[in-house]
Amino acid sequence: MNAPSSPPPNDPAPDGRPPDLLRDLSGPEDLKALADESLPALAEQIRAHLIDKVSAVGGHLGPNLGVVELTIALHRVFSSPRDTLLFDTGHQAYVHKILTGRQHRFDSLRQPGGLSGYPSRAESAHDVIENSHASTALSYADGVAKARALGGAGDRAVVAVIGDGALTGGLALEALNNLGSAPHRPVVVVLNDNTRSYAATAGSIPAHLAALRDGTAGGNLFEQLGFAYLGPVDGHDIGALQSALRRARATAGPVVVHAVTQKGRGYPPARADQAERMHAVGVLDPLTGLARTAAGRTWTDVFADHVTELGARHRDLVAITAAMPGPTGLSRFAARFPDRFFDVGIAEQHAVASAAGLATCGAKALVAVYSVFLNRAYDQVLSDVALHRLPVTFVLDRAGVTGPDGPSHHGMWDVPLLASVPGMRVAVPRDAARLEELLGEAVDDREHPTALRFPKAAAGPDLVALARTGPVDILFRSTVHEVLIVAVGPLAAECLEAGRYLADTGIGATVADPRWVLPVPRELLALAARHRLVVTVEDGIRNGGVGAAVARSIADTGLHVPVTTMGLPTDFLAHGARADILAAAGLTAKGIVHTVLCARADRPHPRP
Ligand SMILES: Cc1ncc(C[n+]2csc(CCOP(=O)(O)OP(=O)(O)O)c2C)c(N)n1
Ligand SMILES: CC(=O)[C@@H](O)[C@H](O)COP(=O)(O)O
Ligand SMILES: [Mg+2]
Repeated sequence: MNAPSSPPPNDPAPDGRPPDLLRDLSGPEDLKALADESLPALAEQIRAHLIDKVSAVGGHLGPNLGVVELTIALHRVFSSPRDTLLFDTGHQAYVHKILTGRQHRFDSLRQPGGLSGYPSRAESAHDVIENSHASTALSYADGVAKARALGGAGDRAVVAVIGDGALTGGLALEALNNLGSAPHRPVVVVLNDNTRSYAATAGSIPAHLAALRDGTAGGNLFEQLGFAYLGPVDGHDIGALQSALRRARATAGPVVVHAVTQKGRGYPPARADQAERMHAVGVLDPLTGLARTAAGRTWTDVFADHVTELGARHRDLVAITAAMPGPTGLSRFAARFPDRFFDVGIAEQHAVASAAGLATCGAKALVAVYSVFLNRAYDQVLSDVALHRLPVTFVLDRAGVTGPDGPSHHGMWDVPLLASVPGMRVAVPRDAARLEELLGEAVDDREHPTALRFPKAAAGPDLVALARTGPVDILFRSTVHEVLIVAVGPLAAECLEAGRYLADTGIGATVADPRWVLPVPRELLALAARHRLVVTVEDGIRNGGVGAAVARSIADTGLHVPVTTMGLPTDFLAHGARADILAAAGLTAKGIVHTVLCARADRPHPRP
């Protein structure tokens, strides 16, 4: 018999080096074939792989370093995909991907056409939840368990991994309420308790978890809700984890396994990162953990500086975050005004309703949240803030195309949602100077709910206006009024380049930035009336966006000026580089010129 091409899984290589346990690991069955004694070496190799690959392309390093042993144990005790493994938020599923045969694809992580940073059904039958929004996994588990029971497949396990942060989201508590009410329906909830979201997880739930960890809890929330409780378990002890998970698998009804882990485990630079334990990183030097490229002054930086200044000027300004003080730029405000800062946990609905409560008492409440996460709190914006005409300000970071985080992270739905809210005023700054100006105007507005949006990008150079009419800035104009280009926010730079090009070719162009895009300023309509064609350009979906509002307002005023709207398709856009995705949607100077020329010639222009 020929010598095996590589040593059996558990034997050292001929030269005595530990075997490369990752190379040939094609899926959970190979993992189950490994001897327990090999598992620490496997964990070490997975950590090295994570550090090597994620430092090269960026991604969620800290969360995944914290779930290496947990994910190994999960795939050894349960049999995915026959058993269903659900990951809440999904940013901590890299180890799951490594153990399900995708370890060789990590060079393409979050790259165009490459491995998604979240579970992906197109990638693997082992993946279920693609949505990167927190606190949904327990609800999926509830649904899957019900379907299993109805379909007679009750013997297949349903396992949901949820972080301590995601557990502070209302949806998770709604699911616990349902799961715990079905003593006959087995669901395994694996609580990955690393005590952190980005920063330390806020609220009373983490305090209860701490009491459960140190044995000082007077009662057990999970048991009170109808769950068996197994824990606390050392989330880095594979043997203890396997034993607890086997007990959970054998439990007839709902059960919580409370695993205690460390975010950033095994990588000193991540452990030293006191702020966020390298929750989400860019390209790093793997040895030092230092960023390889300087990000430049981002929109978030501009907001962070100015909101802190406004906090000093307005003693009634209160800032609220949903577990993201750092990423939304509120850390400085929090440090300077701790009494006027609130981290509510991953609870956007509560953040907005609480802001409404603050505003009813005269506070100027400001909610800073990623654009796409405001989707979750739409009803609170509509029925708690706007219905009562409360002057809450929403600052929407990561608005428009974000890029590497993929379809459930692009902040492309905020304008249509906010356009449907009576009394809501929406501003889209084109540069840092306008962000400061508009943020000041929003904080000064005590009559209306207001919102500002800006992208995940470096804030470009200030674009000085030639003139201002009402809220509308004229950035460029030819002597002839033919085409009005309505520039929304940071795309003003592309619009300016397009306007100048058109003028150079003899087509009279005006480039205007409304600054306050909703309601549509009447000064913009007056400007439109003096042109023969209006083209609107925005980093958001066209359906219901700024362009749609401009077109409707023009029609409502009886003007007969054709409007062409440019923006994003109503679609889920795959992950990639922000610039590439915008270009694919035609949102470049070249794309704008092309659209104008086609519209002038009344030629259909292919839309993305
Ligand atoms: C609804 C929603 N709000 C905010 C976020 C941003 N976010 C991503 S991960 C994270 C923290 C998650 O903490 P936890 O659930 O404890 O997972 P860990 O990273 O600690 O493993 C947050 C707030 C999100 N994904 N979804
Ligand atoms: C998983 C999640 O929602 C966040 O961690 C998000 O990925 C961070 O996005 P930024 O990197 O744009 O801050
Ligand atoms: Mg956590």
